[in-house]
Amino acid sequence: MTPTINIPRLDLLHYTQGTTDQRHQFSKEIGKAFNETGFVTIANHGMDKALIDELYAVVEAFFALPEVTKLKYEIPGLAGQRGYTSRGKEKAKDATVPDLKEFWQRGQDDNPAVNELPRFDEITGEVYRRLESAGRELLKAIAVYLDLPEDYFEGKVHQGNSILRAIHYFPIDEPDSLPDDAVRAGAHEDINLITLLIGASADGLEVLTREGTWYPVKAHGEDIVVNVGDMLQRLTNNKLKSTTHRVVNPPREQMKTSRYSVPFFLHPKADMSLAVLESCIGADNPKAYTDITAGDYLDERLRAIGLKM
Ligand SMILES: O=C(O)CCC(=O)C(=O)O
Ligand SMILES: [Fe+2]
Repeated sequence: MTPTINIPRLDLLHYTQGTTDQRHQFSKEIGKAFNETGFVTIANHGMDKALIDELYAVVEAFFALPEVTKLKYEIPGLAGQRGYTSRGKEKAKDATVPDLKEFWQRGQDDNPAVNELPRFDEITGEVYRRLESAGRELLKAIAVYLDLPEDYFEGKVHQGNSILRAIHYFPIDEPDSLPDDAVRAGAHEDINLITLLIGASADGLEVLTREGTWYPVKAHGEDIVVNVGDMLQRLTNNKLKSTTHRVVNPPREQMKTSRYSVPFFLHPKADMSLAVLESCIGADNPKAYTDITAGDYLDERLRAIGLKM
């Protein structure tokens, strides 16, 4: 059976610089895809190949540092929201074992500079700003799809709690000694409004179809993958879908290779209300969630994934 899946490739320039018709079409297509599958791929997102190559170079160099050096940047009390998080710390909400990964996170401010790598801070900062700006444009297109004012999200996400995460899925040296259910990233949904992901061209990312099968996500060239998170699903009373996804381990002959990816989790400010939009409630779609702020919701979720006590 062919799975019901719609992951279109959209050109962001059609929204930011397009004609009225192109802008409308873009909104319609991203809305439809977010309603059906929760995933799109995006071309012309504002980062050229040179910047992405540089990003990978500094990210690889960081994870290649000795563990003792990296541990200097693992800062207690911040729930992994800044700096380094070592192996074995984060697990998917319903998983029993931690993911096979280590990662670095930077936010809007208060980011520790990596003294060993002079360009690390500059490059990750530049990528943060570019993805934030692409994300704000995407939210405008989504607001239009939802019949909200185009700038509905602007004040709520500007200077918000967004996080850029550089992930290293390390080589698996002894696959036979792993617990059965240990994977690079266990099945999960993202917490935030939308996620913009660089690096999905490497195999491994899969989405769960409505039929309950796993479907690999492939992005073309430097395209990024963008998906709906739980905050947007909640706000829209499930009209936009936060689809379960995971990163599987490589085939046996590639177990000893690393995989890198860099998701940008677009979060609003803590005081944004995630109360369901009135326009998304109807007789056939009763209000499915209680009212909560983005900040309280985030705290709840960070506890569930083991990053916050
Ligand atoms: O590494 C990837 O391709 C996806 C990572 C992911 O889903 C996440 O960090 O939430
Ligand atoms: Fe994810």
